[in-house]
Amino acid sequence: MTIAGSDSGGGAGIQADLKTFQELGVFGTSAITAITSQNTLGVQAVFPLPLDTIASQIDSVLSDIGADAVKTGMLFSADIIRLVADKLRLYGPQQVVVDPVMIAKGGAALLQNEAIEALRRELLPLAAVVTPNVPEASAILDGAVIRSVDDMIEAARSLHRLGPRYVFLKGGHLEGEEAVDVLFDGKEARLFRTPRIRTKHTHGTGCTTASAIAAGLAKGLPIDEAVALAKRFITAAIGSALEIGSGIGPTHHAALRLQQQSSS
Ligand SMILES: Nc1ncnc2c1ncn2[C@@H]1O[C@H](COP(=O)(O)OP(=O)(O)O)[C@@H](O)[C@H]1O
Ligand SMILES: Cc1ncc(COP(=O)(O)O)c(N)n1
Repeated sequence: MTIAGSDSGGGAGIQADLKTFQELGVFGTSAITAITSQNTLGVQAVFPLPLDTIASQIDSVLSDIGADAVKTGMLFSADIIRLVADKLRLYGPQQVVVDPVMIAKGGAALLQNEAIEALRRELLPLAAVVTPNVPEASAILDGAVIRSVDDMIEAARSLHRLGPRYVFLKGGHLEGEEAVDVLFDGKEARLFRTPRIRTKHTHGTGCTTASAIAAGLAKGLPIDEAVALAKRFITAAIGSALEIGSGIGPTHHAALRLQQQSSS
């Protein structure tokens, strides 16, 4: 299940999550927290949904269908975060992947500033995995400076103290020949490295990565295998990113499957 915002442009949010679930062979369900009018040029408008509308969708799905994993994305306000945390406590899904979405690639705010405290206190302790990018990790840690892989490991250690079982800190925003991510389990940091792909078309990379991790966990994979799968999935998707629109294009969610089909 994904609890997230709708991206009309189809590259991020609920749309990216459901495409990723489908590609990885798990059945996707959703609760929409906000509707965004969005394209490759940016976010034109954000319409948060009323709390009872969000609650009702979550109740419908979790009271009947259940979920082997729940992924949260854009939650927008402290009130929505509190509601989602209450529902997660009520239904108690085993695998909760929290993608602490804050700012769209074009700079639009997808989480209100005052909501960061609710994210820290209410949601992170419920997370099996939290998946911040570098600016999100820095914001959660009150402006911690993260400029290197060593800084990322230190930040992952601090984030782990806020309660998630695992921290997956993504390094796409750092410079360098490689895109390096850190998985921290409370004791050891494991690095996931791939060559950096030269493209500006990375709209939806965070949503897609977190959903791929959730799909892996839903299938019963251990965390390091779920993360390795997600890294393969997002690397293929970025490598075949789509030049649609005139701004930052989306990644190609079918890329890994198409590569596997053509090599078999
Ligand atoms: N140019 C790139 N080439 C290869 N991998 C990338 C690139 N940019 C991001 N990634 C990978 O995509 C995933 C999402 O990364 P990141 O950009 O850090 O997060 P977000 O999309 O949340 O801003 C991570 O696994 C990261 O390493
Ligand atoms: C509805 C919605 N949710 C999340 C993102 C972040 O996208 P990204 O994965 O590129 O950080 C977005 N642009 N829109």
